[in-house]
Amino acid sequence: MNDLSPDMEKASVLVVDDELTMRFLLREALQQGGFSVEEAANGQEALARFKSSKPMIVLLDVMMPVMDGFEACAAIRKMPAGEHVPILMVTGMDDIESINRAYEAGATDFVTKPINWIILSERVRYMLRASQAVEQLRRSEASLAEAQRIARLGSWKLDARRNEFHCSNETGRICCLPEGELVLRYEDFLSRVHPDDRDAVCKFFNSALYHGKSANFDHRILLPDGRERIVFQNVAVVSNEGGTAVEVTGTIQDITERKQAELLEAARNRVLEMVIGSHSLKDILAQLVEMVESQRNDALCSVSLLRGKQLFIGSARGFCEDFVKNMDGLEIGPRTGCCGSAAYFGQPAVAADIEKSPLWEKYQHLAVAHGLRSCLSVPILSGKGQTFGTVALYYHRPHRPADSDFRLLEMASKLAAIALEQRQLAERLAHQAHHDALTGLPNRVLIADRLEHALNRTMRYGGKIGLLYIDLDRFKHINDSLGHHIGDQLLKEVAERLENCTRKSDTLARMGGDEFMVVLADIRERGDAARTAQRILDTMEKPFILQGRKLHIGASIGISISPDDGQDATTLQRSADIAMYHAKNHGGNRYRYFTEDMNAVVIERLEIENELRKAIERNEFELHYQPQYELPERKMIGVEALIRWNHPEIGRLPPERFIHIAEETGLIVPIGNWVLREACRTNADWQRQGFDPFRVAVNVSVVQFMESDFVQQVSLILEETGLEPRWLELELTESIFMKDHKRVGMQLTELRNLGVTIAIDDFGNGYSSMSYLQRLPVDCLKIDQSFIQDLENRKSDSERSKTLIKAFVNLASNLGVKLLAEGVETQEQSQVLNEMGCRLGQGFLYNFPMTADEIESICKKENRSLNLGMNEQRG
Ligand SMILES: Nc1nc2c(ncn2[C@@H]2O[C@H](COP(=O)(O)O[C@H]3[C@@H](O)[C@H](n4cnc5c(=O)[nH]c(N)nc54)O[C@@H]3COP(=O)(O)O)[C@@H](O)[C@H]2O)c(=O)[nH]1
Repeated sequence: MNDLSPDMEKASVLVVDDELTMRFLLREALQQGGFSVEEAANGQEALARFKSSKPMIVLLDVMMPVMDGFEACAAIRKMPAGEHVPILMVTGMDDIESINRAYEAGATDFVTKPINWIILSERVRYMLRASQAVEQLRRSEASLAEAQRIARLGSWKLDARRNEFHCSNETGRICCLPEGELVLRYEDFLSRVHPDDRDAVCKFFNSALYHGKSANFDHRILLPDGRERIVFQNVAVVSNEGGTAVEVTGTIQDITERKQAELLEAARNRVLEMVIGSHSLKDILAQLVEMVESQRNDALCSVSLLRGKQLFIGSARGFCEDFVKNMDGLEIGPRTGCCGSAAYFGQPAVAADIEKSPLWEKYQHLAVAHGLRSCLSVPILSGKGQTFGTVALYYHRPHRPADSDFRLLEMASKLAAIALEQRQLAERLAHQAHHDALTGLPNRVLIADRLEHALNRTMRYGGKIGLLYIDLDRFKHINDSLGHHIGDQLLKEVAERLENCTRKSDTLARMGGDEFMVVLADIRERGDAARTAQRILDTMEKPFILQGRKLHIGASIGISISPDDGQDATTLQRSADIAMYHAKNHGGNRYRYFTEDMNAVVIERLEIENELRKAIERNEFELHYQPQYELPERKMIGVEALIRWNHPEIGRLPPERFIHIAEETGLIVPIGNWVLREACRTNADWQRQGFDPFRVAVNVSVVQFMESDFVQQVSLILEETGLEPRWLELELTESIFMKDHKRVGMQLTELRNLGVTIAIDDFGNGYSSMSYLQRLPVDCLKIDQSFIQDLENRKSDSERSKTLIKAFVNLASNLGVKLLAEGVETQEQSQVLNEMGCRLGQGFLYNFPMTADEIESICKKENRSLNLGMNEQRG
């Protein structure tokens, strides 16, 4: 009793016997042994008692009226709690037949009469303990089986000698083995292994069997319905004491879901890598289809792309060619199969049975003929909701798609959308990289490529190429004065007109700013290029109407022809550029063919540009000064500083040969500052020598004036040289007033505040508005030389000049500014000017520009200095 568990101490025993004495004796013996006892007089009564009091053990007599022990035993086994209850049959001695029948009826054990009363309790206790142990074992087996089911983990044992493969239930389930058949032949197990993996699996098993090697490996199981499972095998070898392998055992785990998730993740990453790696769209979509099909080996996947209202197959590797041909170009709509419908509504479309689906009305014969019985299609949508196409999954059997099918296709459609958006972006970038944003025309990159191709073709097959370099005349002026908005509009309209002058086979490009280029890919003769150029000039003749304004522009066109003017793109472009430059220099609005001698001009220009860069350092510049006089007394009132360049090899260069190059290259800024400094320094020097002070006028280029620190530079130079500001005059041309009015006005006021005076050079030569004169601080107007020269030309010119000069005299007097005539060459001119009231003059009549020393001589001659004598006396 001591080793009875607490439960067992209260254990109840059902004693079933028809003999009262026997029941009495049994009860006495068992109660003494610590059991509680219930009684029944026959089998039927026993069943009722068993049902109501659930005894822990039954002692069952064999021979009883109403229902004997065998029948009662079998009936108890069928009762809910009776399956495992220990049943001890009480039989007669040597009644072997009864003993056998008792076991067949489900008895646990038997005891023979006459009963040994002393050990009966011990026997019952032993049976209860054994039954409890069995129950525990059964429970733990059940929970192990449950754990195996949850983990999808089965176990097995291979008995090689008997060629038996013992499987746990879960192993059977994983391999889809027939229920209950848990001992099979090794070959039967192998037949479940995917044919492609069978050899490898055999190798692992053999190596375990014959070499005692444990191993882990994955392989596929092919299920009877064609699906695949991926399993993880853990094979262990059990060896005897001598180290010989006696048994191979292992576990098998269904890792299909995890593996597929891993495969899906890897495939997804592969697709994304392909997108980033700019693989072709065709390859990316094929990879996408492969990804979906690797997850559903019993289905087919297709990707279709929407163009307009039609779907075109992007990838569909597993489908029959005939099906693809028929579905390619499918018009989308509500009843045009799953894809047509999904693309039409922008929503997933399902046909669980194509034969019965209204979506497939038009095409079901086609699908069914190719064995396609169910379909799920998901639209490919861009981030902005635009439909790019569809991804579809087809099964060969009627099938309602599972949630996982939707999830898989959603993922595929998102990846496809990324790939398609990426391609759109790449196309947009490629277009932007090759086209001008304003006009939409090809840019210099694209035309260079086209020119290269055209040249390669003519190299191989012969022929001529014409290249037109077009630069608009007066565009800069319009852009600066009317603003960039008008400038942009104008360029767009110019681009349109130019497009109308070229053929489809030609390439027209905007090279930047107001420059365009045309490649005439295949011309018969040089004249063809000229004809196109003339068409362009003609089309520019018509005014452009922008915001109610009539604008006139022209074009300067340079033409080069390959192979004559260059056989490579660089030379040909350079030749056209040079020819354009010549057309512009000859007044614009014309075309020029490139000629060899044009090269010389360009080379000279390049040489000058190179030499200019070194000229300041090498001290090659010099200033000459031309006196300005008060007439008719001819009193010197100032000098104009004029730059000269003494090049050691080329000789002396007049400003007209290099100032425009200096302006174009920006070198005018350091050169202009040098002139300012030198002129101020020299004038201060003259004053220090004691001459009566006079102004030095310095020409300031527009480029230099527009520098943000120009005023500061002037102020610094005055301070540095010690010249009082009132003895410096800055000569600006009227073109300055075409620039940013506000800024020019501010700078002029700042200069005036410094004390510097301002003269307008070349006054009257064409810049329309003179209203600036009233608003801006101007001190002197220098009448343009052409008016003075015209005084002696044909009568009509002379009269016109006189009228204008008279008007300038009145204007200057009204504004209260000085008026100076420049370029006075003859006595007659001087006299006329005097008569008309123009009292200040400058020109060859009085002096040519001269060196500082020569000015000094004049000063001395004029005896301008009161202190001169004193200085000389001092010296
Ligand atoms: N930005 C700068 N421009 C400068 C500078 N120095 C000169 N220049 C400009 O170069 C242009 C040509 O100048 P230049 O060859 O020196 O000619 C000047 C005179 O020699 C010439 N002149 C003077 N009198 C007469 C004459 O009676 N007849 C005649 N045919 N020519 C004459 O005129 C030029 C002076 O012109 P202007 O400046 O308009 O007063 C010229 O545009 C210069 O401005 C410089 O340092 N910086």
